[in-house]
Amino acid sequence: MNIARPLTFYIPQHRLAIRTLACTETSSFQASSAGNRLRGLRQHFASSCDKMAPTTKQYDYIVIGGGSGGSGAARRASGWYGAKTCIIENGRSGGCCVNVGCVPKKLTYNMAQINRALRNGRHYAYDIPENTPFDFGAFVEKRDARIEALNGIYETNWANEKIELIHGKATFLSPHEIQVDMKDGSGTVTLTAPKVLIATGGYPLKPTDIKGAEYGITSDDFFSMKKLPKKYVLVGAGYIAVEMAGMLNALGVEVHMFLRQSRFLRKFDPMIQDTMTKHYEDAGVIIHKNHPGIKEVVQVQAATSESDPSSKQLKLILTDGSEFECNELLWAIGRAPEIQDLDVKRIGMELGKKGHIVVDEYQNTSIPGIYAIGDVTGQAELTPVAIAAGRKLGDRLFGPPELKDSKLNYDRIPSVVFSEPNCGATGLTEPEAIEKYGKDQIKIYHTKFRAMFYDVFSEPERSQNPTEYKVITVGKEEEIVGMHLIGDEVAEAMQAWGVVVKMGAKKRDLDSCIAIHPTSAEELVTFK
Ligand SMILES: Cc1cc2nc3c(=O)[nH]c(=O)nc-3n(C[C@H](O)[C@H](O)[C@H](O)COP(=O)(O)OP(=O)(O)OC[C@H]3O[C@@H](n4cnc5c(N)ncnc54)[C@H](O)[C@@H]3O)c2cc1C
Ligand SMILES: NC(=O)C1=CN([C@@H]2O[C@H](COP(=O)(O)OP(=O)(O)OC[C@H]3O[C@@H](n4cnc5c(N)ncnc54)[C@H](OP(=O)(O)O)[C@@H]3O)[C@@H](O)[C@H]2O)C=CC1
Ligand SMILES: N[C@@H](CCC(=O)N[C@@H](CSSC[C@H](NC(=O)CC[C@H](N)C(=O)O)C(=O)NCC(=O)O)C(=O)NCC(=O)O)C(=O)O
Repeated sequence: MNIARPLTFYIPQHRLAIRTLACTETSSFQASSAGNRLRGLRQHFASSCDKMAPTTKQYDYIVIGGGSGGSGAARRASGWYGAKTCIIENGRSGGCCVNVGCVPKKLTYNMAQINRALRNGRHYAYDIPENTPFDFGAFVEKRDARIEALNGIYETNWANEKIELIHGKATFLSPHEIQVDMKDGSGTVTLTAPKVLIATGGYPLKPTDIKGAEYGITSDDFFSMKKLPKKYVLVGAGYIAVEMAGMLNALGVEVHMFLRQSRFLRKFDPMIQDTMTKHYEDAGVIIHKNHPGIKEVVQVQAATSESDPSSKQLKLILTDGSEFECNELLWAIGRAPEIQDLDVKRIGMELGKKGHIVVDEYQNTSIPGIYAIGDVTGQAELTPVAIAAGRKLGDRLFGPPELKDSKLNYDRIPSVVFSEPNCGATGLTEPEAIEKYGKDQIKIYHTKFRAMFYDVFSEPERSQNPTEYKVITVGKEEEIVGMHLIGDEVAEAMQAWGVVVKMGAKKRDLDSCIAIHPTSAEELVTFK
């Protein structure tokens, strides 16, 4: 007979209630008389101690967080070097990028682009109805199915590379002892390893000083929307606000951006700030510049369901006393490091002023044997950065001797904004270059033109879709220290330009390459 139910033993001296797993051996229970029964019970208890979920498991490498960084790091350590590795993941495998970041964003961007192309078709004499109908809810279902598949792909990848996935919430008991509160409610397990990596990412901020701020949403909630609302307010001025505003606008939503200043993307070059803000206004996004701010958010009517904000009614009381009504309010005001559950204070870990985990150039934290990568360090909050940092760390910790000094070089990291149109950058902005080298040492190459695609457009769209490039060079050799691009398909082109700038190309290298005509990118090798 199998004892199918779990048995619980209480061991006073350990103050532990240890759940034993279902045991299959029953002989130690049945065969003995009373005296033997006790022996049998002791034997059974001893043997079941071996079989119960071990309260402490040991690894070479514990990775906290199964997002881009944690996955990249664990796969390098285990898949390449055979380190006994586990990933502790409290949410869905793949982390922010797969579940509420890059993947759902890019798929939604692609859908919005199709709608934009349909609208543009009439300039190329397509007889396409003004508002071609689409089923946003059906699209969301397809998108969510892909994400679910990705969750599985990640877990399959990890299993194939002998990485143990432990679903639960990790907390430090001591520098190399992690307690996991198991997601299946089966209690806790304790893991130990000489090397522990923190890759717990970040979370989107909501204001704490605005009454009713909780009635607004963040990018994490954005993707649960299955029905487009009529009127959408976005507060914030970075990547997320600009990407989401562009997508919603392309999908026919009335979009309002509340900016604290007069431009968005203010961490980018002034050219991108100026041209993109103007382009968004020309494309119909209503930008409230130097906005007085929101004093209170009143929920006039709750949404009938989380996925349908079209029924939601919010009234925004602004600091100047005026009021503004909308269906949805998205806070896109930045992200903070996800360290709450880790209890890193218990182990005395050094944190930056915004709570990011402080690391050196080798991703070492202030505690020996504990490392951190990705958004939780705030170094450069991008998926490929998290992955690359994790891979380099794996090379250094578990790779061959020649890789013992591996570390990620954070200079000249390219990135793009999936805006309308795209914009992308690598290296220094013009103000940064002037600050670093002095105005007299730098040379700016700039061009702004209408891409041929728009030549057959009628006004005003014909002149509203700028393509604009800026290349910043320094010194006599004219090394390229910054490249800033605006235009359709810049997101795809930027990878190659990122390599060009990363390898230290000079202006003469651009001039030496024959142009590809007719393309927009040819303007980068034919600067006057
Ligand atoms: C809307 C949006 C769009 C984006 N678009 C892009 C883009 O186009 N390109 C790009 O490069 N980047 C993009 N990013 C940024 C990118 O998603 C992040 O830089 C990247 O996911 C960071 O990876 P990470 O491994 O540091 O953290 P994450 O991917 O966030 O992974 C951290 C994981 O740790 C888990 N975790 C946290 N605490 C614990 C704990 N105590 N115990 C167990 N598990 C825990 C979390 O559940 C999570 O799964 C976007 C971000 C957002 C929000
Ligand atoms: N395509 C990509 O690669 C993407 C990357 N990401 C990553 O995720 C990170 C987070 O993105 P995001 O959330 O947009 O954050 P960002 O930090 O990029 O931008 C947030 C902006 O909102 C404004 N802001 C800050 N606080 C407030 C406030 N209280 N009220 C109003 N506005 C405020 C600030 O601009 P200002 O000072 O001008 O007001 C700030 O720059 C990005 O930095 C990027 O690394 C995210 C999406 C896409
Ligand atoms: N990058 C191409 C392919 C798309 C792609 O890379 N999709 C990923 C999800 S993107 S979001 C997930 C993200 N993947 C990547 O960023 C892959 C980038 C490049 N292939 C690399 O290996 O570095 C990540 O977190 N990686 C951590 C890890 O792989 O351990 C995927 O399908 N992955 C399934 C698989 O890899 O089999 C594109 O954008 O079209």
